[in-house]
Amino acid sequence: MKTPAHIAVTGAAGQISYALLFRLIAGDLLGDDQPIVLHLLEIPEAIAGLDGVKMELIDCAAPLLHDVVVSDDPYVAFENADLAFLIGAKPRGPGMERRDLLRVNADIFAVQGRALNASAKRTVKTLVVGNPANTNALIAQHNAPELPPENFSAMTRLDYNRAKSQVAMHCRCPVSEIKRVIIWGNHSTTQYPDLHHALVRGKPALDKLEWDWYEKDFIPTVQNRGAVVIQTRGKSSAASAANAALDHMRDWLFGTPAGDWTSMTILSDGSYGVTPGLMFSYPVKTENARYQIVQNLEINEFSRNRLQITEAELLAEREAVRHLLR
Ligand SMILES: NC(=O)C1=CN([C@@H]2O[C@H](COP(=O)(O)OP(=O)(O)OC[C@H]3O[C@@H](n4cnc5c(N)ncnc54)[C@H](O)[C@@H]3O)[C@@H](O)[C@H]2O)C=CC1
Ligand SMILES: O=C([O-])CC(=O)C(=O)O
Repeated sequence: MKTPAHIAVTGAAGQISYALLFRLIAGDLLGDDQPIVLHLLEIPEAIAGLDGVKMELIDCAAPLLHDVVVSDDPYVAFENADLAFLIGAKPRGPGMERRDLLRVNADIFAVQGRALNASAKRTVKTLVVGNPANTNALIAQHNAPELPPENFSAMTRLDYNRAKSQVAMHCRCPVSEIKRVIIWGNHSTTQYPDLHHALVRGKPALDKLEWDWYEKDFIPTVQNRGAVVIQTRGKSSAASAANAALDHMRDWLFGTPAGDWTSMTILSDGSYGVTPGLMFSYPVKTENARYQIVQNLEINEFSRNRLQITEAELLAEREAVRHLLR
């Protein structure tokens, strides 16, 4: 029997967590021989609801679930955590941009960064989902100076999955035939979904697609998908976000498939001329639970302009939270 993995989830009574927790205990992330202890964090007002979620988790009689810790104290919830999903934050409503959430949500990630620094395993891998995800991840990382900076990330995997599916639908082929899609930059409307290096059935995607569709349909569709889901469903994406969080962590831990890559928001090391120290979405390959930015991709003027737009937005977000950065 393996030693249990300790998985912390914040905002554990919220809608994304409700779609995530039951998949975690079914083995969808770590496999069906890896026991799990869940560490669930909520604000005091939501603890009663979270107790109900805990009852349901227990009622699954899931062989992998060894224990469930519920707390409103991040120092308790993060104790000994191997993995942390930082989901707890206010979602936007119709008409809002994700950056409008910076004022309400930023403090949460300073507090939780400090708690991770104090309580979690030194190897804890952290995925920030709560919006605005890139800058919240930057805040958490700055407040956890004793943890490896490369173990902090934010989620652009949902954008990446959305992009892949749009191309697959347009080309009428299975998603498995779409490779090397890139999401650059911020998880916001300035993100740049890039198909210049993508392959459809092994051939360059842009040879198969009409440029007009790429520029005028595909790019805005991916950039605005979150808002359109909110408009259509009345609530922000939840099951697809939970699914993307699992995909992100699974690829990080177990590696990207041969011949493909994924997109992760990680600390910029200056690659592709992006300001070092920003949380920026890059194409990455992963192996042995480490990522490496895919290097030496040609960036034409069209792409360079879009990289600069999304970088400028992240620089402005960083200025707005300067007081929370160390
Ligand atoms: N990066 C991405 O691709 C995506 C990000 N999101 C973001 O994820 C976040 C969560 O979304 P939902 O689950 O739909 O929202 P929700 O409102 O259903 O759940 C959020 C939960 O977080 C809890 N919470 C608030 N402050 C907390 C704190 N300090 N500590 C612990 N828990 C706290 C709330 O009580 C609530 O239960 C939102 O910010 C949303 O915008 C949503 C979809 C995709
Ligand atoms: O759009 C939102 O506010 C929720 C989100 O991040 C997404 O669905 O990508």
